[in-house]
Amino acid sequence: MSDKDGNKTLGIGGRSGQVKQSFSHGRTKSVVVETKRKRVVVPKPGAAAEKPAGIAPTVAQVSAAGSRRPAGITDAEMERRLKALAAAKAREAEEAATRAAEEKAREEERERRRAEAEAKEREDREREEALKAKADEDARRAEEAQLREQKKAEVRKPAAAEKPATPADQAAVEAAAARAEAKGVSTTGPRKSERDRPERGADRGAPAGRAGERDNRRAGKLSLNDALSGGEGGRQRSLAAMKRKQERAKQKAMGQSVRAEKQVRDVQLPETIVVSELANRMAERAADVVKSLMQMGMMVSINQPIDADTAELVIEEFGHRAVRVSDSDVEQVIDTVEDKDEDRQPRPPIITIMGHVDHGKTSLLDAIRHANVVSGEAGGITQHIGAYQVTTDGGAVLTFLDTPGHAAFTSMRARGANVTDIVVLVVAADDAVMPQTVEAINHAKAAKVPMIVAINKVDKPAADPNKVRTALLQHEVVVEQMSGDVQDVEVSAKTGQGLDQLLEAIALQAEILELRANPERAAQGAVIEAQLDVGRGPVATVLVQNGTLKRGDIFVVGEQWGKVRALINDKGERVEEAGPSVPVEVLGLNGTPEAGDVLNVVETEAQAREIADYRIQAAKDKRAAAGAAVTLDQMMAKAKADQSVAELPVVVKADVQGSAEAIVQALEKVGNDEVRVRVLHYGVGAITESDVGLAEASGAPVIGFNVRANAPARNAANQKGVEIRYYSIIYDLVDDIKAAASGLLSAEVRETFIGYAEIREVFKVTGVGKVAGCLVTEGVARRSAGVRLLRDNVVIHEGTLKTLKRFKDEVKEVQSGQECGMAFENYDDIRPGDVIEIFEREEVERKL
Ligand SMILES: Nc1nc2c(ncn2[C@@H]2O[C@H](COP(=O)(O)OP(=O)(O)OP(=O)(O)O)[C@@H](O)[C@H]2O)c(=O)[nH]1
Repeated sequence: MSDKDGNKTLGIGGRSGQVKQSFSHGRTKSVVVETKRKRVVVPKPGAAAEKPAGIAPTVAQVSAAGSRRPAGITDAEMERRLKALAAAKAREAEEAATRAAEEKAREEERERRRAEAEAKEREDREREEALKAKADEDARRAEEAQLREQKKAEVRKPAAAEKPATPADQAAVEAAAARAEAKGVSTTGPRKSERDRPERGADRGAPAGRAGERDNRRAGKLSLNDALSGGEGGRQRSLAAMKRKQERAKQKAMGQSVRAEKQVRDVQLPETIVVSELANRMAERAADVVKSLMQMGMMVSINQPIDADTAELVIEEFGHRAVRVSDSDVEQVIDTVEDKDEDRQPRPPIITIMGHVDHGKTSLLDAIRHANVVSGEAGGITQHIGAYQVTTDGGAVLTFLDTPGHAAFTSMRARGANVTDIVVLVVAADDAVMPQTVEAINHAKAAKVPMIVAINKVDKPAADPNKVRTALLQHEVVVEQMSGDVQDVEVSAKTGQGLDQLLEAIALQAEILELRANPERAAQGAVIEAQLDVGRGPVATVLVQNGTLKRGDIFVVGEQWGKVRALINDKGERVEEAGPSVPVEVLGLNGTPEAGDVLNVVETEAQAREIADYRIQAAKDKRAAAGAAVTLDQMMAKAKADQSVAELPVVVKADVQGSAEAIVQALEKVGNDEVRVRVLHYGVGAITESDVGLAEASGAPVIGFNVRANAPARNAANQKGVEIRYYSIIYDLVDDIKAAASGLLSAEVRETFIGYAEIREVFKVTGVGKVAGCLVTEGVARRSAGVRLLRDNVVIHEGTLKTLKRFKDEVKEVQSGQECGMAFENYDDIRPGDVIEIFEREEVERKL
């Protein structure tokens, strides 16, 4: 075969001709038409579709070809062939149109179903939203009922799922058609899990055999997924997805209602709370809370505070639990998070030395720290609580609290015991177990603090340590020497004997206790002493219990707050920070706190101020509540008590809080049922004009303990005649106040019986009234004495005599056995046979 002339296409060897074709713009083209001789051309119905359109012969071409028909074919035969060809073409076109129409119908059906599905989904979503929006209980119940309905519907799946079955079936049919058309297109494994499929079959509840249907569905789905890329397959998937979505929505709706029950929150409720904060704590929407309040008839905005009672109703309505907080919420900013075990590091033990007065506490501590404190104390009694750190020869750091020995410091000591890890009980070997020794034992036991007994003054000839050990047994303190578990050490503060053993015993005890604290957190400490220092302002001695207190820290301590201006350690040195178990003087307070107050570092000044303000208010409320007579009964009882008890009011000012408290406690003990000392006010610092003013208003003296009045106060006191007394020893102060209070005691009236007289006759005397003619039967009748008139041994009158006459003379007294005339002052109901009791009264001074 050749291609020499270029104009002719390749021939097949049969007859061929050329047809000239005309196109627009004058273009022409010659087409070679071939006819095959021996082949009957009966085009197959799909042939046209398989051939490119440009190559398919047109009718004209075919006609043209007919004019040069192959030899041996008649016209009729040719026409028949052409007709058959045309018919085949027409049939083909018709089929194509039918297919297109079917396809269109299917597309519409798909559209319709998609719209239906979307509508249903939307409906579900709206229903879900509607359910969510219902906040009240009834609505929730309705929602639950609906959910129950839905659940039931689930159970009755066949009926409920008829609708979704139709599209699925249709999908299968379409899938089959598509497979027929697009045969050979790959199929992949099932996309749905095996678990899902039976469910879907069940859903449809189709009457046909399930297995066959499943196959259909799988086949349809698979081919659709791959061949039509998101057509039928997309729908199929979206149906499943929709189902899952519905399922999720149902679960969500159920979950929501269940959550309301499950996630019941404990809502911390202070006295007042802002609506938005309340919503926060309940984890509810603020708008819902406002709505709920509106339903209660309260028009509030989210920024308004509501009282605790209302808030509690709201909390209950939302199904949560209200937890009323006794302390104000503001306190919650204080970091109370438990430390992790790995953060906690060993800390020195805090040791309190306790014992009876003069058993040698200060001397012992002094011996330990090689300093001399005893000689500097007023009256030889430890007046202030001090805290010191010592390092033993072995390198162990120990923190000692020195508690005062005076009985008046009992409460302080109790507080001391609370911060204490170990108590060293000092008992003088030459003395016995004394009341304060017992007290110390009880405090230590109550605080569950281990004790070490230091038997002191063993250098003294009269020392008998075993006596002490035996005496301690009575108080359930069994020392090691008596086969107990309480360590005991014989020491002498004077000679230093046994001190090392004592320190060893303390270190051992500390080791057993495994004391640890986290130095990395915000500091927390206890005030062991506070005072108003001239020049430095309020100063608090704080024992850091946890964390590290640093310069610049903002803190709140009791009712006071401040920012650490300076930290001074027990050696008087300025330090930058103080870690756990370190006692340190803190400067920078805005007022003097009280011993025992807890110091907490907070983040901001505002927080500190807020907490302090709250505490001041709370304390005021407490005082007011305590002072207020609530019921009439209480009021009457109070009035009665006020009438019957004489009060000695005093104003106390002291140099340190501990002393002030001690004095107040001591003074409160002075008095009895009839008289008592009333401390109008006590405080720390110099006596000021306002103290004098207060004292004047109540007629009270001002007592200064180790403090003096400033000049204006002195002037004011002089002008107003207010007495100011200064003391430096508590004993003296208490004794003086006792004496003064004794002066208030009403003198005791003692009654002495002196005689009896019997009325024999009653006369009427002009100008005098009724006069009784009597016989003194016992003792003596005295004019000045008191008399009682007894009728049948019942007192019917008590008074004095107007006249006592013997014969006609007025006499001072009449002896027993003699007759006399008596007339009562302002009383004349006297009869013969009445008895007159004669008595004298004597007033006796009393003492407290
Ligand atoms: N001989 C002897 N005397 C001692 C010893 N320890 C203390 N004293 C004396 O006992 C007296 C009281 O000692 P303090 O240390 O003041 O006793 P305290 O228990 O601290 O007393 P208060 O501070 O009042 O509670 C002082 O005169 C000491 O010299 C000791 O071991 N031996």
